[in-house]
Amino acid sequence: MLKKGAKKMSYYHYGTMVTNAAGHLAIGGVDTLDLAKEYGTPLFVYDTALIKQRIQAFKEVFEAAHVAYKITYASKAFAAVAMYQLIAKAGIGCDIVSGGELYTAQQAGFPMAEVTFHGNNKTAAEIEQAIAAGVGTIVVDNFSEIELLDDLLAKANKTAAILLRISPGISAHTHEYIMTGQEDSKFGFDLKSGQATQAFLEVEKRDRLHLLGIHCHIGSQIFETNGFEMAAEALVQLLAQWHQKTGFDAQVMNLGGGFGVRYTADDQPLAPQDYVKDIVADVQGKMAEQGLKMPAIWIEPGRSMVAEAGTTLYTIGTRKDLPGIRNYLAVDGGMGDNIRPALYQAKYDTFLAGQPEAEPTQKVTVVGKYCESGDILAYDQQLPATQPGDILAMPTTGAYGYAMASNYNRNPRPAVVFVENGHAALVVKRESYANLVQLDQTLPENF
Ligand SMILES: Cc1ncc(COP(=O)(O)O)c(C=O)c1O
Ligand SMILES: N[C@@H](CCCC[NH3+])C(=O)O
Repeated sequence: MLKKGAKKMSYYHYGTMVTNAAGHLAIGGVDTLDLAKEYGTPLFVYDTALIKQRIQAFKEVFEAAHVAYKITYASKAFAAVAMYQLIAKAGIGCDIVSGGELYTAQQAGFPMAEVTFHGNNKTAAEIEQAIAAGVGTIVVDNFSEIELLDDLLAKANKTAAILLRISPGISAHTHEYIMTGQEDSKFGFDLKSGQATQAFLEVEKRDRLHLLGIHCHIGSQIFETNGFEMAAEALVQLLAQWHQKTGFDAQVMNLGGGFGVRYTADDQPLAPQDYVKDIVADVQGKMAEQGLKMPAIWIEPGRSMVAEAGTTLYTIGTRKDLPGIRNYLAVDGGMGDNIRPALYQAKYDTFLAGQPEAEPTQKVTVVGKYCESGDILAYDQQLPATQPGDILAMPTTGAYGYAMASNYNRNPRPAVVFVENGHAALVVKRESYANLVQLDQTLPENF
């Protein structure tokens, strides 16, 4: 049954999404039905104009506040050679969390000085790779890493600019799997127990570690600014203590990412730059109160940079109607290209790319093709009548979609296209069956 007053899909006005003259969803001036035909489905479509607009909006906030800053894209949200190149062209940095992300950024020709390296268990090989590449900043996460990094720097006869990741003991309002700032967390030096200050004193003793300042990331998909403000308060207090102890002035305060985005009509986040505006004003006030020098503010948005820019196109296949229970509508992708509903109970909306403005006439649950009952992409979708072969659009899939994709059931991972100004560019090819077996070895005879 259709909910009374159910919304037509025309409320989606992310970036350049429009209903074109043919009555189809177009993104970046390109008809999405043409994209589906040319590149196949499932297909990730990125509106690069929206990504550039987000970057510009973040920059303008800092410029208006007259604060030194650095924007680093958290590339775990979506990492690919073309993405690193787009980010480099926009003149901002990126953060990486693995040797694989670092390697991809290197392949993209990303300026290494603008890279920040995160992670709670960077391996010696990854740290050596980062030192050799000339990665700009390393965010040190724990005591073992202080030792390891110092040793590896001595071996390479180099120094490194570092930040200390602080776990401020703030529980942000978000899914517990994507909370990171609470006391009971695997990330960072705990503030409350004094580990953060202990780490500071440890680092200050070591000549090869050049401490720029502190980092904190309280979690992801956060809608309220008060969590960020509580974290800022904790960090400023900590810097005040360090200043008192040794006269240390931080050059950098990195406040992480986490700015929430709209997945469904029920989500009402602030514009991403408005979170930053509030946080910057708050830090300025608090630093002044303490009589401390204002550090540069760094942010690391991932989701807010790319989530709303990404839309997945699927082809509708089979259906199973259970009167009075549920109507299942299956598409040609699922948990292999979007694990978020299964992992975080994340909600999404869908609409027909061929008729985004059509009145809904049915309620269906959109499921994938994977061999799991939990492979449900979106519950209770209000859609017009559908036929096998219709293209279903699922917006806001640009962050942690392709990035978390898998080959489960030996389904190849989708292709990714960038669209802008009427042009489409294939930036990640669809995986082939041959790709799926390229690392496999035949069984030796003695087995
Ligand atoms: C250290 C760090 N910085 C930045 C981010 C990006 O977060 P988001 O994608 O929510 O902006 C994350 C992911 O949560 C993170 O762990
Ligand atoms: N992958 C998560 C966010 C975790 C971010 C990494 N710390 C998501 O899809 O929401």
